[in-house]
Amino acid sequence: MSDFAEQNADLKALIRTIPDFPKPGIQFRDITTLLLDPHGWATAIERMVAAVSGPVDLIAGIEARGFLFAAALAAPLKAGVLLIRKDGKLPGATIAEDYALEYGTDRIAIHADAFAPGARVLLVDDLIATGGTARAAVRLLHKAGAIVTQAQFLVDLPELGGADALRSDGIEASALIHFPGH
Ligand SMILES: O=P(O)(O)OC[C@H]1O[C@H](OP(=O)(O)OP(=O)(O)O)[C@H](O)[C@@H]1O
Ligand SMILES: Nc1ncnc2[nH]cnc12
Repeated sequence: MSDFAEQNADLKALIRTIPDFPKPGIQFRDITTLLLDPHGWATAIERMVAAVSGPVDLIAGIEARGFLFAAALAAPLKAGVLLIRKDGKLPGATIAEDYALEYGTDRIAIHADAFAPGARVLLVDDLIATGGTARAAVRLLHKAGAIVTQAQFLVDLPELGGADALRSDGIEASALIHFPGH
């Protein structure tokens, strides 16, 4: 475990693990217990804000839990909130991106007119596992002309390789908390 991760042992202790959800063999890292803790939630957001490098115009959060982080980070960073939604939810014209799930595929979308090319976008989500969702979000943001240099997560499951894959895509990926195994 890195020194950085050890610094966040207080937050890690607020995350509950539910075995065999949503299917046998998955250790579900449940952040709802951290969200319920006023000091823990405020501390998590403060530490994520402190880890942001450089100015950003928009914080992009991935539906659904990522929305909480995008909204909370945007206010202190004086940035806007960009909702990356599951396909079919946005009312205006959209740009979409497909990505692979364990079984089948899914699609995420943003409004085509959400930002002008060259906008500096920070990607956030509650958790990165395989990285399939976050990498698709980066592809989508790039397709729309965004500059994406950094992605932040509360939780990383490092053995699933998602954060390393994002780094290989040229994104500076970081998380406050690491859970070995998955
Ligand atoms: O790195 P990956 O393997 O792609 O997995 C990570 C994604 O999985 C979870 O979302 P989920 O799809 O469960 O949606 P939810 O937030 O709506 O529950 C999590 O919030 C990430 O978005
Ligand atoms: N193990 C896990 N716990 C919580 N959310 C997840 N999303 C993907 N894998 C997860």
